[in-house]
Amino acid sequence: MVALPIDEIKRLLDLHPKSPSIRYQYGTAGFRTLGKVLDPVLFRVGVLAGLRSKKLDGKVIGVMVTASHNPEPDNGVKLVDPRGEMLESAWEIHATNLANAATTDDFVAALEDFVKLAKIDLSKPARVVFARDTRPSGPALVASLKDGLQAIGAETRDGGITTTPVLHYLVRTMNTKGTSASYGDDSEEGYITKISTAFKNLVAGKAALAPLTIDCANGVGAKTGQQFQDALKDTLPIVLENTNGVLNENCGADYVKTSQKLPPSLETVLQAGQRACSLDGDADRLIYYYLDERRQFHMLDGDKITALTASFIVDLVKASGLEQKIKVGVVQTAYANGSSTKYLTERLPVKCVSTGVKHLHHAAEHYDVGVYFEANGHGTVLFSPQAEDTIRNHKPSTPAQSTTQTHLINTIDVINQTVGDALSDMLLVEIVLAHKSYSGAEWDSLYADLPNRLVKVVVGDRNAFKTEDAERRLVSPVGLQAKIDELVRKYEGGRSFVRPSGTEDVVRVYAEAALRPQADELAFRVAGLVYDEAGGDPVNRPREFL
Ligand SMILES: CC(=O)N[C@H]1[C@@H](OP(=O)(O)O)O[C@H](CO)[C@@H](O)[C@@H]1O
Ligand SMILES: [Mg+2]
Repeated sequence: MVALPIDEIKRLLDLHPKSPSIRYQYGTAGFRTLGKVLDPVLFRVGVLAGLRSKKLDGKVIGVMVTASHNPEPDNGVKLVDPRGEMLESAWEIHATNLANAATTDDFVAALEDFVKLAKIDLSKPARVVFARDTRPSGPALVASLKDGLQAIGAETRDGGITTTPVLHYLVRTMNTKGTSASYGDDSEEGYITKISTAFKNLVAGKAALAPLTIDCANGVGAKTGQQFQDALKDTLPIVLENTNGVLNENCGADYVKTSQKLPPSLETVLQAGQRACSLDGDADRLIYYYLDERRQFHMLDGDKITALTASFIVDLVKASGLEQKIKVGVVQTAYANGSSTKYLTERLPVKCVSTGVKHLHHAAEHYDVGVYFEANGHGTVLFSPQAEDTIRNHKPSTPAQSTTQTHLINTIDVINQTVGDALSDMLLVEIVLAHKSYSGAEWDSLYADLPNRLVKVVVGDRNAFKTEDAERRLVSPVGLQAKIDELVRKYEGGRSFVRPSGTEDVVRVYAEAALRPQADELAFRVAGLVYDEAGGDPVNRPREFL
């Protein structure tokens, strides 16, 4: 029996003491808080990543150090499982427990208990690949992570500064290297080459694409964006903006989606009629937009990306003669615009699941081809292994079928199936626009978004809010849902729901209605209800709440 290297763990752990007053939680997006308080967490995550790898027979586990769209002083860390998917949820609680062990002795005791409970064979190897985004707190946090990995004796690979989706790609390719399931070459260059080659194949012979402006949120997407720019050259002229200012400040996908505005820095850059897109801080979210002739801003969010890309894939499947064998389906959350749900439901199977990528990803795995995007622009397309085989081994009956079959195969390669990937998704969008000869306005006209508003309500205890029906209805506080229903009935095209956030200490209120003032009014009335119901102090009641 191999035992834990307790002395080495203790020696290194003592370099990363935990303050007794801070409680950490492994939530929807891993651990996420101010970068300056995360040092002890990174060490412990390093140990846990090593154990996760040992548990899975030495398969490579990923660790990404990022806080995505959060402000620059924040940071975070999340684990990536061997196929490039999020950490199995059953381990989240263990991550939380280890992160909160107060003293060195507590940590060692918690670790020993956990190794027993999870039946981890310590004689197995541990292999971990890690990467970070561009945050200033990143290097020190990675140093702490490395101490944790050293303590548990893991073999490591430093993926450097790169996007979250590249790290997920590295995990998957390292684990499938040399097998029939190989996902590509296990390097950043391999990632760029695989995706850009498929892109070039798909737009070959199409009219030249107009230049595309990318708002990089002053994040790591600027680096990977530059690599695509170099690889794609004239096939897609890319203009990179917001490449080295303050991370996520007045720019990026979250800014655009939340404020429903153009980043101010693009006001002088973007021409009327031109399309552009924004990435978030770690380049796993994508929001498109364009300015019309009157320089009015129009947003093309995750729902519009679903509508565009799902119908493209359906068309290719049909044109290849695979309609009977491959069913395409869509996964959304309650935040999907009601118009998008209507548009998609008329055409495809659509499932609604709880917020959070892992729910969407798992539901999408149930389709032959599952398309999922959160309204905020995080998403991808999954092809089941059987669907991929069917597509690759299909014997086309006509030259036209053969062409579309090749398009489908290239489409599989352009997509990063491990996780939502802003740059890969962006190239998929560009392919569809090229194939359909769509401008931003034509894409936008697939359906008209219902005006909507998202409001945060600060409450004493957000855990008092419990939901059902994929978070579309409240079961607690008792009676509140009935009051919301009564309000919603007064608004044409009205819909509203309330749920506790999984990443912030707030309750979120979403509302939509046929007209803008009504959507706003409904949102602020429901927010007022929630605030009062949760015992909010009348003195501090936000003035916009009705
Ligand atoms: C309304 C909204 O955009 N919610 C986001 C946000 O979750 P909340 O649980 O709503 O805080 O962060 C999640 C992680 O990034 C993302 O998956 C989700 O879509
Ligand atoms: Mg992100």
